[in-house]
Amino acid sequence: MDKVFGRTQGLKKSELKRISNLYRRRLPKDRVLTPELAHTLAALSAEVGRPLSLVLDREGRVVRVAVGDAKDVPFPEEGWSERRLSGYRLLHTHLGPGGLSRPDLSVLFLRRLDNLAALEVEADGRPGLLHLAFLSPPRALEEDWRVLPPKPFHQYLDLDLWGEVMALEEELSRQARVLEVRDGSGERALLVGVDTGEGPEAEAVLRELAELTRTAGGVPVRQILVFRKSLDPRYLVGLGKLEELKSLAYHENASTLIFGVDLTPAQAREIERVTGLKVLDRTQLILDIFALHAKTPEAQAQVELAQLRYLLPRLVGKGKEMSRLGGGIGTRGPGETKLEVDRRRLQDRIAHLSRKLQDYALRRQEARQKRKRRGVPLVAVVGYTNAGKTTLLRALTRAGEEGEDKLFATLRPLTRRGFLPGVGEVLFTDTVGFIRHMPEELLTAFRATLEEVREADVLVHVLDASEEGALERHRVVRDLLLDLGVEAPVVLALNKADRAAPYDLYFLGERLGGVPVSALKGTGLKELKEALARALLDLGVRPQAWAQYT
Ligand SMILES: Nc1nc2c(ncn2[C@@H]2O[C@H](COP(=O)(O)OP(=O)(O)OP(=O)(O)O)[C@@H](O)[C@H]2O)c(=O)[nH]1
Ligand SMILES: [Mg+2]
Repeated sequence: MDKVFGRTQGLKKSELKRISNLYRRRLPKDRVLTPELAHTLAALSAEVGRPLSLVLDREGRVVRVAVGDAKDVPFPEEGWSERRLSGYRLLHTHLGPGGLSRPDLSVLFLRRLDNLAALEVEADGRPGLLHLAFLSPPRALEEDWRVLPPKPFHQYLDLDLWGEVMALEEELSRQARVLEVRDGSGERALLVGVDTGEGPEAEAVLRELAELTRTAGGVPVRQILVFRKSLDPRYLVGLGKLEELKSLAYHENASTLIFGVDLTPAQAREIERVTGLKVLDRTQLILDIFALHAKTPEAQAQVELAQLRYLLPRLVGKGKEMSRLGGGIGTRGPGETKLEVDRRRLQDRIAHLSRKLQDYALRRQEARQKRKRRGVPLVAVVGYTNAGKTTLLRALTRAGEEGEDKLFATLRPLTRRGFLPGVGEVLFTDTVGFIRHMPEELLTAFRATLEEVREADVLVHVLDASEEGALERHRVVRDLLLDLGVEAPVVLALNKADRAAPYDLYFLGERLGGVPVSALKGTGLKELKEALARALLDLGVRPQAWAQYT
């Protein structure tokens, strides 16, 4: 006997058997209903005194039978897919008079059903009115669904279901093509921030999320801030909100939801299941960006390690399928890349990468020793991502790579020779950008890179003084440096002075001290060098003999 789902408790064995026999029914693929099925369904429903639900596929085969309403049906789990409609339709009974309810219609919408049908069962167990609904195309002004006028079921017997569904599919993909052409076909994403009382801070996180999304090559089509006193352990923002988000995604033709807070593995899975959208959180997004930008073998190994460590707990219950691997922007979504890698191989890979990174760390250490013996002071350039570190390093040493207006442009720290007045030769080293709520996985994996910061004699902290939130970014960097156990003196550079409002520069100078500079225009560099030289001399660095004359 095939399994009957839903509220089957208390039913007699013979009743269950007859309900289960519904699996043997088959409808013509272009018809909503046949008279025989209408009568059978109505009579059975009346007899057991409960509604019955059937899920049918495009071929008209019954794939699920359940006792209960639309919401009681467990739909076949499909991976995330490119298809616009799910290819399933739902046919169910309503005991007594009554049209499609709001919960019925949200099942139609959330499951992207081809069609939803409700057959009224009259008091004598005969089939009565038939209620039908289809999804409406996203750009339509009406609701998300189109409800047809209820009619006695036999009047709908020759409705061309197949034709309706194909026309809808066609319209859906046409609209999608139009949107793709219009914005250059980056992956369209809805960004979701959560405000549990943080206020402006939550807005800042959302703005930054948009920046990160663009850096990763996505198109942030909407930013939504959700206000909630407390977060839902299962759905984070609650089931109702997810329904809204799914509706919005549908209208905006977005395929991805990106959350500004980290999701637990279970939340990510649930949200993905309920919305059918690809789900990413902030950490994954940052990891994606790091993966895109990592150019050296060492940086690549570090990023891969971080990604694997983040993924591992998220694979629980996924069996051998690592469908979330490569679930990032621009790559394919879960359900499509079913890499058959088992956890054991994953563990091996992690061990291999860790060993490799240890080798790199060793080599770095040797290089540092060599430098120490020569006694050349090291100045590390640190700061929030996109603050202008690389540009400043370049200005201070007049060589090297161009700065890039993308977050995390630098993943490989560069070290370059430069000169400071009264000190002589020094080495400047560039570093990876900092960011608030730095993902733990990255902090660990990038330890090797940041070790150079710990070894530095002096730090230049580059702060973008031209953007809002400078104080906050300053604090984030300072706290992270404390976390890393960095003790070296810090010279603050208030960068992008050419663009900053004079009052902001003045205000930041008063609050934090620091030297206004423009790495781009080359102003303030002399003063910055003097401040660095002073800090080094205060530390007891011996000036090189000839340097006293520079
Ligand atoms: N107006 C202005 N723009 C600047 C200045 N310094 C840097 N920029 C711009 O800011 C952007 C980021 O510069 P980068 O030097 O790449 O910043 P970064 O801190 O190295 O960034 P990551 O390595 O990505 O963390 C680039 O578009 C630069 O041209 C400045 O003094 N004034
Ligand atoms: Mg850089």
